[in-house]
Amino acid sequence: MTEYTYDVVVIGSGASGTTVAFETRSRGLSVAIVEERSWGGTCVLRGCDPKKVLIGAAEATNFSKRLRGKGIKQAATISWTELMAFKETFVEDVPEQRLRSFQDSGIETFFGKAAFQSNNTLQVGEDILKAKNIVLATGAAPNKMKIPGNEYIQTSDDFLSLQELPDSITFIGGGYISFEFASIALAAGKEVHIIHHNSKPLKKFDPDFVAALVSLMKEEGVHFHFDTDISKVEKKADTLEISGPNSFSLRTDVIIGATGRAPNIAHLNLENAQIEYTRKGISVNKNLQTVNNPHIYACGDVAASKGAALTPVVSMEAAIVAENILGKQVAIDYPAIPSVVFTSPKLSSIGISIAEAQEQPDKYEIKSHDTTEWYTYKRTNESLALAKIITDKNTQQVKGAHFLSEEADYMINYMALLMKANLTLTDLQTVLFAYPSPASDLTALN
Ligand SMILES: Cc1cc2nc3c(=O)[nH]c(=O)nc-3n(C[C@H](O)[C@H](O)[C@H](O)COP(=O)(O)OP(=O)(O)OC[C@H]3O[C@@H](n4cnc5c(N)ncnc54)[C@H](O)[C@@H]3O)c2cc1C
Ligand SMILES: NC(=O)c1ccc[n+]([C@@H]2O[C@H](COP(=O)([O-])OP(=O)(O)OC[C@H]3O[C@@H](n4cnc5c(N)ncnc54)[C@H](O)[C@@H]3O)[C@@H](O)[C@H]2O)c1
Repeated sequence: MTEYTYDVVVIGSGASGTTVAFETRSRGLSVAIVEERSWGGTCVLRGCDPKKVLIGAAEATNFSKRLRGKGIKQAATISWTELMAFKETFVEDVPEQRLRSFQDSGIETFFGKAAFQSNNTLQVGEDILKAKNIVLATGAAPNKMKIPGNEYIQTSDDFLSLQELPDSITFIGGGYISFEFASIALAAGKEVHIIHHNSKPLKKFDPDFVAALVSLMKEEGVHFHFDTDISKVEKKADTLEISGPNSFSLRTDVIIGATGRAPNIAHLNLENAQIEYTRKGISVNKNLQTVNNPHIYACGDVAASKGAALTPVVSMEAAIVAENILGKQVAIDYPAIPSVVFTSPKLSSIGISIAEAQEQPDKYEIKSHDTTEWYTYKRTNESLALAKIITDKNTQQVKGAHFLSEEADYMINYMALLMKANLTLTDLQTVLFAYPSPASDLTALN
């Protein structure tokens, strides 16, 4: 066994761990990072980035379909093999590049599973790492359903590596992953099912917009099975049979489970460092320190913090952890968090919900706009383009916004800027936006 000593040891090389490691190293501390899978973590290897490449092809296909007979003769079709090869160009070099950039910055790297021996000592294989500060940035992994036949249920990691897209694919869970991946498979012309255990999918988004999205996806061919539990999966010849109560039965080629993700805390031997946790993750205070050990921090998907499991949020948490390790006492203060479901059309939200605004009619005004007939959306022949903006009745400042359209990702980011700067939609009257563009519609949302 070899023993090493550092100012900081980070466990996990995803968006959060990488941020802490680079930030503390660039300010002069001795830093080591430990990773048990490929260097780079979820977002760049198994999440946002590869997914968005597939979404790009779905967008191109859908746009050409919408313009069929309007100047486009034939809609584009997806070649899954070519698309996966293109996606791979974004992923294949990441681990090597990330490892090299750690080493070039003087961050020492350990490959293996880290586990606590005591509150300042970790074991990684044959190595013992002692540290003044330890950062848990171990992320989360897909929940596994506890039903017979769960070995036939694959994960989002598997979907993003499918060498062939089967004719029929079923997603379990009505969250981000099922909706986004269903959109991709639908654009590729496949039979798509989403099974959800209640009648409220995408529950963090505006229910009216979710209902509108579901209707549209249904019209386009997605089979939704709401209020449907499943009790087993069986292999029948070359298909899989999913069954559940009330004679529910469905035959499909591939099943992807997307029923949420659980923090990666097993095998860390947290009890050896008296680190408290719940099923939501490592318990942390506002400075992202663990409860019994101020020098042990947790950030990102593994932390039971108030921040959503989204890349910009985990990176912000990591920056706070780095500042605190460097001697500041910074509490995390989350701004309004924009979020997008990359379906077609996209669904986005920021700030307070419509329900919250409706509970305080004296304080908030809700402006609902059906923008489908606006030039921006007629030109792209979108059948659905909706917006709801919540403003403070006193200040006119934007406090929440919700969009459903192909431009919903851009619109929500404009709202994030407005909200950060405490601007009103009227303030924008004096800004010149290039025309015609979605941004030049902003003032009309007033
Ligand atoms: C399919 C998918 C799509 C997504 N799309 C988006 C999106 O569009 N936009 C968005 O904002 N967010 C998206 N997310 C969420 C986003 O990817 C995560 O919130 C973010 O990547 C979490 O980063 P992290 O650093 O906390 O954890 P991770 O990136 O998961 O990194 C944790 C690392 O720790 C390692 N590890 C775990 N345990 C140990 C151990 N004991 N020893 C050593 N190493 C260990 C793991 O191998 C892993 O590499 C998506 C997620 C998924 C799954
Ligand atoms: N665009 C994005 O930003 C993006 C995309 C993908 C993932 N993510 C992140 O990754 C996380 C994980 O994504 P996800 O889609 O797995 O989780 P999710 O939390 O978005 O959705 C999981 C859904 O599965 C349902 N569910 C739970 N148990 C079930 C069961 N037994 N049967 C049927 N349905 C069940 C839940 O009610 C929930 O609606 C997200 O919460 C998000 O933080 C973000």
